[in-house]
Amino acid sequence: MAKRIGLYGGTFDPIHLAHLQAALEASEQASLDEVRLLPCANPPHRQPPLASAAHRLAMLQLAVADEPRLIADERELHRAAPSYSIDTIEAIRREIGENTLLFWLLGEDAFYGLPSWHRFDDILKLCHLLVWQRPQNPQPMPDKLRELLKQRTVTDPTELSEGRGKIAFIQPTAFALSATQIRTRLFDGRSVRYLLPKPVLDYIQRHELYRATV
Ligand SMILES: Nc1ncnc2c1ncn2[C@@H]1O[C@H](COP(=O)(O)OP(=O)(O)OP(=O)(O)O)[C@@H](O)[C@H]1O
Ligand SMILES: O=C(O)c1ccc[n+]([C@@H]2O[C@H](COP(=O)([O-])O)[C@@H](O)[C@H]2O)c1
Repeated sequence: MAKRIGLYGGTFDPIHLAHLQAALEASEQASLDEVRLLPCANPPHRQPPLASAAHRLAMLQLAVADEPRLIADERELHRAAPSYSIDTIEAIRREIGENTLLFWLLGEDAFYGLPSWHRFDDILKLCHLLVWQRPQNPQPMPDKLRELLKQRTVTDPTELSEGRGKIAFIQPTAFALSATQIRTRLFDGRSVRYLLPKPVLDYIQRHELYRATV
């Protein structure tokens, strides 16, 4: 049977429990062998992250250290250019060959922005998409995606055993939680103890990240 790899890109500033649980449940719901989490260096679509690439990677590595199904992949941090996902997916496809199944994982908020991604059509020629609802996503679905979903949606991602360009929706446990919320709480001196893995929180405190500068 072909190997099945999930790719999960994010700013991860910082990585939190909703990211990790979604990755794990995606791996269960789509029978993935592994999920590679890819922190981006220069997000093409938003303000630069607050924490450095080195800190975000270190936090991610701590977060996945005892979970063999989740792997930190630092490749985007070594590219100076904008972190276009297509560049990452092409590079990984070159490494793994044609037979391994690739799934790009993303929450609904990120999915709604997909039509504006760099070479978005090419992404669908290289991998399938696994999308999940994100609590409190206020945006409407773009028309272009409605059309795409009509042609490409499959209900059960485990039935995808070949090909590319299909889109499946999965239902990981919902957490109304964001990295923005965590950064804000930290700036305000409030607790985030149960929103992050403990080693990540210890790292944030040790390195005095996300503190208000006076
Ligand atoms: N609470 C959540 N539940 C489900 N998916 C999430 C959640 N938070 C983030 N994601 C997904 O994780 C991916 C990376 O998100 P990102 O690193 O921007 O996290 P974030 O918490 O949204 O951060 P920020 O608040 O800085 O925008 C996206 O696909 C996003 O949809
Ligand atoms: O390739 C693009 O044009 C592109 C545009 C927007 C977002 N992305 C990727 O989508 C992932 C989730 O982004 P974000 O903002 O939710 O952290 C992250 O890996 C980004 O690099 C990629």
